Amino acid sequence: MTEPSAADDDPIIEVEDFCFHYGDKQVLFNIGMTFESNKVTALIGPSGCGKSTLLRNINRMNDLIPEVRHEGDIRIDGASLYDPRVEVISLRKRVGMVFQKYNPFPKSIYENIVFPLRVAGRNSRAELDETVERSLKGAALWDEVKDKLHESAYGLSGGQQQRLCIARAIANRPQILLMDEPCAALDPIATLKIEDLMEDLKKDLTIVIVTHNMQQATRIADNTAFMYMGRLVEYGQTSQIFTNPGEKETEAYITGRFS
Ligand SMILES: Nc1ncnc2c1ncn2[C@@H]1O[C@H](COP(=O)(O)OP(=O)(O)OP(=O)(O)O)[C@@H](O)[C@H]1O
Repeated sequence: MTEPSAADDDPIIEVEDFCFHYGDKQVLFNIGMTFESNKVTALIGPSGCGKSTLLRNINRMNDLIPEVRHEGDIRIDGASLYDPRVEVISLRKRVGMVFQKYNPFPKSIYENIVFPLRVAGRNSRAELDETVERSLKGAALWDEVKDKLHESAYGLSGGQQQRLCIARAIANRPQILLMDEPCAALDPIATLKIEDLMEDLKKDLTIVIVTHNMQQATRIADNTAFMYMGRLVEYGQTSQIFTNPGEKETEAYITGRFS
């Protein structure tokens, strides 16, 4: 097996010899990879290979699950996520997350976005207004909702609700956005809107996305990592992975011989 290559000399995220266990079950094995800033990196591989587990470790979401443990390290800008001085709440502000099933709060569009600011005690009307407009523009939703900011988020279409969740995730200006199959519940038009949006978003942040959709990976990802049974099999530029894979498992997966 060829050693999966590091993507960058000056990466924003470094995963080093990372292993992860749910109780007695080990699901990630010695993952070593880096993620380039201001790029989209796709994690692909068959169901259960550990993509979401790896993604959720980048903002320590897995800490919420009992009886998990890890070995190895993940660093952002050179600093370990597991340094005891790291506050998980501030880590999650720097590393936002969007899920497969869009999950707006049962509140207005406006309140969905300002909710984290209100929780932090920031109630200045000017700051809240600025955050709502900037985040909705960043998520390419402003023009569609600017006249109904105080209506329920549940009145939006599925694609709009997902873009609202993206707006909420970028409200704190994160450095990194983790996306776990963000288009899985959306129709093709809404999917293309989110894909266009990612192209814009990566000017300001780094995106890591889990996707089962091979066409999507080729459309949006600069780099692609293929995982299989908890291991990183191959990692490189998306064009190389899809046109000239170095490993037979990668080739079998991208040509649809197993899923
Ligand atoms: N909370 C959990 N407790 C125990 N095992 C889990 C938990 N979450 C995931 N697993 C197991 O870890 C392994 C990796 O799951 P994970 O969801 O990371 O894979 P995946 O590649 O993202 O799969 P999919 O594409 O189906 O979402 C699987 O065997 C899964 O059953």
